[in-house]
Amino acid sequence: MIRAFTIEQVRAAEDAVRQQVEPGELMQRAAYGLAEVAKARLGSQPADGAGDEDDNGAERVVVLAGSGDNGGDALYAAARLASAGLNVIALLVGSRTHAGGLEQALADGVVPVEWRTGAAPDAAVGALAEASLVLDGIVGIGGKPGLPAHLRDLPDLIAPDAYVIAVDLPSGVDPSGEVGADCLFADETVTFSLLKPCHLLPAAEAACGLLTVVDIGVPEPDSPAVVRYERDDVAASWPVPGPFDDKYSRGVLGVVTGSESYPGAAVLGVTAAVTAGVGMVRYIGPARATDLVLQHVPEIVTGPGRVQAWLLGSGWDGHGGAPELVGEILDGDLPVVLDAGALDLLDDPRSGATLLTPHAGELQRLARRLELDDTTGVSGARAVADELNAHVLLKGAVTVIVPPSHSGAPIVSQTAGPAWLATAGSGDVLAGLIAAVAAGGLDLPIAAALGVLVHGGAAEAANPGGPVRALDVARSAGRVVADLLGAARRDTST
Ligand SMILES: NC(=O)C1=CN([C@@H]2O[C@H](COP(=O)(O)OP(=O)(O)OC[C@H]3O[C@@H](n4cnc5c(N)ncnc54)[C@H](OP(=O)(O)O)[C@@H]3O)[C@@H](O)[C@H]2O)[C@@H](O)CC1
Ligand SMILES: Nc1ncnc2c1ncn2[C@@H]1O[C@H](COP(=O)(O)OP(=O)(O)O)[C@@H](O)[C@H]1O
Repeated sequence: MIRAFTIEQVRAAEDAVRQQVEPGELMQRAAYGLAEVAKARLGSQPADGAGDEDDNGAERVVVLAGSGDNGGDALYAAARLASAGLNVIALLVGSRTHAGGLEQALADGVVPVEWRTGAAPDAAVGALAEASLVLDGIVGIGGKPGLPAHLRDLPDLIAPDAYVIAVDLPSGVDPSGEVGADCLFADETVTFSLLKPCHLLPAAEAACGLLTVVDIGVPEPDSPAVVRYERDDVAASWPVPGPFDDKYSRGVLGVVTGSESYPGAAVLGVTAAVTAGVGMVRYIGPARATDLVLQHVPEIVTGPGRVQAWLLGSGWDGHGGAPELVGEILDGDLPVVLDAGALDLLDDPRSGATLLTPHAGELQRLARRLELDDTTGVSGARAVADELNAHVLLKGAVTVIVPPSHSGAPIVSQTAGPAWLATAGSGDVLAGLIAAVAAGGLDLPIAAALGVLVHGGAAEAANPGGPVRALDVARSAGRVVADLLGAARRDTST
């Protein structure tokens, strides 16, 4: 599992270590790691001979140094790169400059150019246009979202083929990762020991590029703010039957999805649930949907009965066709996944565990219906989660699962899988996968995280590197689960 921590946690953890080491030691460790990564990337870039080397053949590095310690990291790294024979120019873009870093950089042959306000001086324009590598040390965790006014055009001045490395985080992103802002996109972000929320959350993750963690000796605090489950985490939690299990003990999922207009959504969710390995599915829906589901998935039983979890809403056209049953389900204590049409059902918290699975548009509609101020992104999902005391899974290229604040639980952030998943019906498949695992006894938020992981893996497995249809994603889920469980068995037997 990957963990990220709040800026307050990071500062406290770094302070604790700083008291035990020489002054400036942590910054030196950060700069050393940064310079090593930069050298490795320069070494792996093919020299195209087109103006990114100076007359002596040394590659050009441009370091952007802001006012704070982030600029200090970048300047000490610049000094190391200059000592290694590279041609390094430091653009001093903050109102102040880290004194020790600048002194070291100048001593080692870095060429400074001041650009503290206004338009870029010619020397800066020329250096950026000829750069092979740019180190972005404008601002780190001390930064406010957005680039300062004089640097708004900076991204356009950087040579298109230059490799941009962000120091700690891309300048301009919100360190908490919750709001999108004008920022400098990086090819790679080099961070130090601890990940910050912006490295994992959707408003900022795309700006980070490849994420590299340099260990500067700061241990992880106890309670992460954001976590990401990895493939290795699936086997530890996925419900696996044993010799004494039967279909009931494995978990029965009740499904109220589909409608006369949209029967296909029911087929997709139920197929995913059965393929992912539920003990049994009880399906309840209108005649057309029931017939279609039975044709595609003869394993199901129809009609109500005892279940361990419910899935409601995919493919509803305004109502579930079983209003009394739906009312009983919501009043009950069983875990419920509310997808698509069922997102409109709740005005108040229910007593059982609840997961809502909106995409961005549905979240906005839902939050407006609940008369919440915040209607988008992680903070919008959080507002709904707090209002309904539920978990909110916000779908996108990065999917987040946001708990209610009072739980103190971390936000889960998962990369959803290939962009080919943006196809009609793939959300229905995801809801089926999650509900199946919840029926198997897993806590809803963990079921949701593993469901997203398997969903993305199934899209990749269904047609590696190419387009997928939702039904094939559903049909691939079982194979992906087998692979993940098998990999874990192989790991423990070697
Ligand atoms: N802590 C540790 O032990 C270690 C920390 N390390 C490093 O320190 C970094 C944190 O350094 P930090 O605290 O000095 O903050 P930092 O991000 O450099 O910003 C400071 C100044 O920037 C300015 N500014 C604000 N917003 C801005 C914007 N949008 N755009 C432009 N400028 C903006 C504002 O100053 P102003 O210009 O307004 O006077 C503000 O005061 C951390 O990310 C890591 O790299 C490593 O060495 C490892 C050990
Ligand atoms: N660009 C993308 N990259 C990866 N996954 C995506 C992308 N866009 C959407 N998805 C995923 O595709 C699914 C779409 O769900 P949804 O919008 O509910 O579709 P539907 O309602 O048609 O089933 C979600 O799991 C979402 O995370």
